[in-house]
Amino acid sequence: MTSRTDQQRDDQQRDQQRDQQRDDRQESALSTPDPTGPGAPPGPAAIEAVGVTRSYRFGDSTVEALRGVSFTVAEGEYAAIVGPSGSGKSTLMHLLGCLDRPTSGTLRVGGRDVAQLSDGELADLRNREIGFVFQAFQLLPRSSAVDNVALPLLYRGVKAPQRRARAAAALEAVNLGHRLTHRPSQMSGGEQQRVAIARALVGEPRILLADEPTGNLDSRNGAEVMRILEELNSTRGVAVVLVTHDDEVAGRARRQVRVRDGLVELDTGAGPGTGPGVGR
Ligand SMILES: Nc1ncnc2c1ncn2[C@@H]1O[C@H](COP(=O)(O)OP(=O)(O)OP(=O)(O)O)[C@@H](O)[C@H]1O
Repeated sequence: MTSRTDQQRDDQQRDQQRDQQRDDRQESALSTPDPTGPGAPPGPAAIEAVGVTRSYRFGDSTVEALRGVSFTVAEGEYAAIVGPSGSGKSTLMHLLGCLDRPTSGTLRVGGRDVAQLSDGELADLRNREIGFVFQAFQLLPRSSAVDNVALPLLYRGVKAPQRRARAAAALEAVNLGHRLTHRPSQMSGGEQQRVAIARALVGEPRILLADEPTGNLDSRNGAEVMRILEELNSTRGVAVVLVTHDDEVAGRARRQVRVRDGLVELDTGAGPGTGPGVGR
């Protein structure tokens, strides 16, 4: 028979265990999520950064833009990266997008360790897996919308008629089917950003990285761009990671990652399910 003291001791132990589990859950929500624990990402890792650093030589000194960041982008998730100016957000995005390589640490994209790849292989991997949207659109000014969007397919060796057809379909998907032959200067900022999104999507990447996608847009155009990114995530399962200074844009994302002084200061984790989660 269990004595009253034994019972009290067991109860106390259970309470301590529960407290510990709750603390562990809170800690994991504030750091890189444990892929096997609560708050696990919705799918396998599309990008995995482990202890990544990036330093820049600047004259005689070295700037440590990232000082050991571990961060996983899961298939189909929707995350916002926030943080003060100069904290390392763009540097992180450029690494995640294979536009740059880490100084140290491990970065895997689609399961491949980027350190093992030649520049050409890295470019191929980027072209296949990742679409990138920049704040300043970065379209070719003399080319039409459809030619801008078709460009990534040229690098993949897709034949001209198919390039055009797929580019036109991508422009339709961002509601620009009526602007195929317009050049960037003949379009609004919001339309140009939608062309840039179509260009990022035409190769059907698994991940879309967007660095301040609404930064150059007024609120109406910014809202339209956000609606399109959210729809691409929820209907096509494209993982979206964006950098933003806009609290409203960040607040719509299910996962928030705050960067400060080259470190991830807070990561709410991907959580179950996909897509933008709050504020809808
Ligand atoms: N090419 C470079 N050469 C030297 N230093 C750089 C270079 N690029 C970035 N840095 C430095 O690295 C740090 C992080 O820069 P980064 O552009 O990643 O910040 P950020 O958070 O994106 O800033 P912002 O919100 O202003 O765009 C800053 O101190 C910046 O000055």
